[in-house]
Amino acid sequence: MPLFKPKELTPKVLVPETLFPDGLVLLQSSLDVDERKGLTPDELLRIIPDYDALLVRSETKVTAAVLQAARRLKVVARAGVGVDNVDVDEATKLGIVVVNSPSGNIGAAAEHTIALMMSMARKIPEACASLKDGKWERSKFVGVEVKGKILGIIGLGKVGLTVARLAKGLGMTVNALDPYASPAVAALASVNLVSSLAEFLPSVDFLTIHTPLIASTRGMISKAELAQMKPGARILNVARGGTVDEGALLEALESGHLAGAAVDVFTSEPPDLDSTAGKLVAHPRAVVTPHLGASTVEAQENVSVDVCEQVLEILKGSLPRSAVNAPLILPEEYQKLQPFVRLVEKLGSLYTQHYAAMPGGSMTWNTFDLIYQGEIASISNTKPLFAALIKGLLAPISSADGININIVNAELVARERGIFVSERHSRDPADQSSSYSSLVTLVARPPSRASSRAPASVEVVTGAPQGHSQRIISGTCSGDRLLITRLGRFEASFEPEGNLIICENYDSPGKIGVVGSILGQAGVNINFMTVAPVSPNLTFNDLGLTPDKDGSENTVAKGEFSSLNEALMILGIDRDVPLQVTSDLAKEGGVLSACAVTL
Ligand SMILES: NC(=O)c1ccc[n+]([C@@H]2O[C@H](COP(=O)([O-])OP(=O)(O)OC[C@H]3O[C@@H](n4cnc5c(N)ncnc54)[C@H](O)[C@@H]3O)[C@@H](O)[C@H]2O)c1
Ligand SMILES: O=C(O)[C@H](O)COP(=O)(O)O
Repeated sequence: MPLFKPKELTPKVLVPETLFPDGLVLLQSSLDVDERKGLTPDELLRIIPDYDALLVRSETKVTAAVLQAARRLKVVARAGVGVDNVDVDEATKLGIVVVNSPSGNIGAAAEHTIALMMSMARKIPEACASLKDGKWERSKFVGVEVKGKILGIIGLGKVGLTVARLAKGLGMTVNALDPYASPAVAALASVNLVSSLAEFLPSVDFLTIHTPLIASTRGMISKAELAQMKPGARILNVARGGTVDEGALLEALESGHLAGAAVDVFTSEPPDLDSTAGKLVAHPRAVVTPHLGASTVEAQENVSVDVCEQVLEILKGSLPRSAVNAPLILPEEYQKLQPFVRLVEKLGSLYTQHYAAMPGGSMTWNTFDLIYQGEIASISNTKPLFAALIKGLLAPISSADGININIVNAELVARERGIFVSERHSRDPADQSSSYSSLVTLVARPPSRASSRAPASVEVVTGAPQGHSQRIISGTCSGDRLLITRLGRFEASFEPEGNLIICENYDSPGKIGVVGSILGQAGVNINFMTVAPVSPNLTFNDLGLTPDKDGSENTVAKGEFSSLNEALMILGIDRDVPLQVTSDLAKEGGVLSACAVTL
């Protein structure tokens, strides 16, 4: 193994915003980290194809166009909570993982909310500016106390709940609206949950928003809602611009209906000074900050380290802890699954290459059973295996720069391609006649049955056409070593690695010599050769499935070929061979079929 990776092979990370160095140093030892602040959207589009990871905060707009322009991007990491600046749906389609730091800046955002509330209540920004202006205007800046007042919180999530606890400490009564919040958690924090805006808007002295910006929260506080608030109430937004209608808020301040507003976030950042948001910023009773909720040393250290660790995990092929668009899986489970992920991808790839190359083969058998037997069957979260199967099935027929299939987009891709997979678990020993502790079997069902959604276990067996069309591949892992143990009707034993030629032939003397000479003429060296005999009948029990009620159809091969002296010859070769070579092999007497696969 080379000591140094050539520069061009080192994964590249683009950081177009200010991220604390604590996280970046974690990346710098193994990755090429490019800090490029102040990129225009066009510049970002132009350079993104070169990068494997993109690290952003809230300023960079990671649009569908940016994601589509990316050629090798594996991860978009958001050093913070809100991912509304990332087109997560597009990333999912493209198989790009989006991660965030869901808890690194909660305390900072909650403290900033309280700081703004106190500043607004005591008119601190105006008093400060007046004093700096050389004035001494004590009677002009008489404030209100928060103790004994009612705080209304919309969104009792991580930030909202922290704000609630801090406000309770200040002696406030806290009412909250969050249809998805746990009543038990709210009760524990002494927060009264309400069920509608109308129920609490007329009574709150301070209203604070802590929801994400999503369809149901966009414009949630508009003219009608502000009108329901009691005269002299105050409002805060440290969540996202767009949850509160800026025009309606400006009007409520100008009319004197609201006593004050504290705003950290805007629909467009920075706000245009001539826009409504700009006028809001300039209003004397608005306390405003330039999106500073997460801007503390502690929070920035947290989020930077959090997302950089996740980027490292993803680039080395593991799963991150806070993926926004990938299923959650425990690291120890993922670790255990790793060899099987490789195995299942090989099963899928072998399936496509072997059966698509067989005479009469095609990709129309698009309904599969993936059967886990033995120890592997005890793992319930098999999403990485499902994803590996889809990747394996499609990679041999996708263009090199085609879709990057992974745990993020596998389900979507399978749906789009009309591939159905039913995963089955059997805790029975993997194979009674062998010592395998785990066995994974891939069974394809023929197209005539593919449209039917009847129980797969019966269909696989009784519906499979006879003879060459038994499409079954089994494999196992021993440590990191993978082994194919069954290929169609044959009991195999070969490692699914490198270039292989798979020949089905009558097991008669001289076959090896003939094959060797054809390959020799093509300048191909044979690294190893193994012969797989016809397997004894494969029963439902072998697959860990329930037999048919009458037991009459409970074998796959039914021994129909046991009278023929057939075998499978697997040759490990040193290069990919042209189609001509396998066609020449298949023309030889006694060779029934030959195909080349690369695994
Ligand atoms: N200003 C900043 O710098 C800053 C810093 C951190 C977080 N934030 C923002 O604060 C927001 C909240 O962050 P969080 O970490 O608490 O998120 P969270 O996911 O933990 O909480 C959001 C809560 O909103 C609730 N919610 C969703 N839709 C709702 C609706 N229609 N009505 C009422 N409640 C609804 C959810 O049930 C959830 O409890 C996010 O938008 C985040 O981006 C801003
Ligand atoms: O959603 C968040 O985490 C905050 O809005 C912080 O945004 P920032 O990283 O741009 O400060």
